Amino acid sequence: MSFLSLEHVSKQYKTGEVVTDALRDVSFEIDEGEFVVIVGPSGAGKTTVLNLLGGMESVTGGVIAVAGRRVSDLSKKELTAYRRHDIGFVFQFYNLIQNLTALENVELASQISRAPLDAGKTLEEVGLGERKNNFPAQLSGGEQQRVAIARALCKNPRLLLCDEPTGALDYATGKDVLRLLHETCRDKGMTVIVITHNQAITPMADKVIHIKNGRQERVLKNIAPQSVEEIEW
Ligand SMILES: Nc1ncnc2c1ncn2[C@@H]1O[C@H](COP(=O)(O)OP(=O)(O)OP(=O)(O)O)[C@@H](O)[C@H]1O
Repeated sequence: MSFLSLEHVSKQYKTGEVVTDALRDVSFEIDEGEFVVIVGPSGAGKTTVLNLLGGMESVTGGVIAVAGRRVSDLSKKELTAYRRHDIGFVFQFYNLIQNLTALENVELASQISRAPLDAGKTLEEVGLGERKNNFPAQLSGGEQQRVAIARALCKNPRLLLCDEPTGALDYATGKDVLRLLHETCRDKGMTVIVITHNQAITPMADKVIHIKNGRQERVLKNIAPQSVEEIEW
C-alpha cells in the first residue's frame, strides 16, 4: 500500500445556487519520502488538493488515505488532531506571528505537537541559528520562509504540504527555499508536496501531478530528478 492515496476524489463548492466542481475524479498515489510537485494553471484545483490532504476541507466523493489512515473518514475532532500532529504547512506568505521572535514562532508550533523536535536546533538546521531572536519584520522574505519551514518541521510531521512556497520570493531566494525543501526530503526522508504554477521546477520532483480544470491530466515519474541548481526559469 502506498503512503498516500487519492481514489476517485471529487470536491464541489456550493456558494448559494452556484456549484463549482473544483476537483473531478482525481486519483494518484505517493510513496513515503517522495518529493512531489503538483502543477497547473490558476484555478486548476491545486489548493483544493492541498486543503483536502491537510484536513482543512472534506471530500465530496472518493477516498483519501495518508499513512494508513482514511483521512476522508475522520471526524472533525480527529481532523483537528491530524492537522496538528501529522501535517506541516508552508504557505506563500509565511503566516508568522509578528510580535514573536523567530524562535518563539517555532516554539509555539512545537508546544502543541505530540512529539516535537527542538525548536532552536530546527532553526539552526534551516540556517537561521544566528537570527533566532529576530522578529519577522527584521528578516528578509527568504529568511521568514525558512522560519515557516522550521515551524512546520519542528512538529515532526508525517507530511509537509507547501502551497506556492516561493511565490513571494525573488528568483535566487526562491531557489534557496526549494533547495531547503529538497534537502529536507532527501535527508529526513520527509514526504514533501509542493504546489506551484511554475512548470520549470517539475524536473526536481520524483513525481509530477498535472492538474487542469479540476481534472488530473497526467502523473509522471522522474527517473533522474535534478537539483535546483541544474534548472533555470
Ligand atoms: N471555498 C471555495 N468556495 C467556492 N469555490 C471555491 C472555493 N475554493 C476554491 N474554489 C473554486 O475551486 C476552483 C479551484 O480552486 P483552487 O484554489 O483549488 O485552484 P488553484 O489551482 O489552487 O488556483 P491558484 O493557483 O489560482 O491558487 C476554482 O474555480 C475556485 O474558484
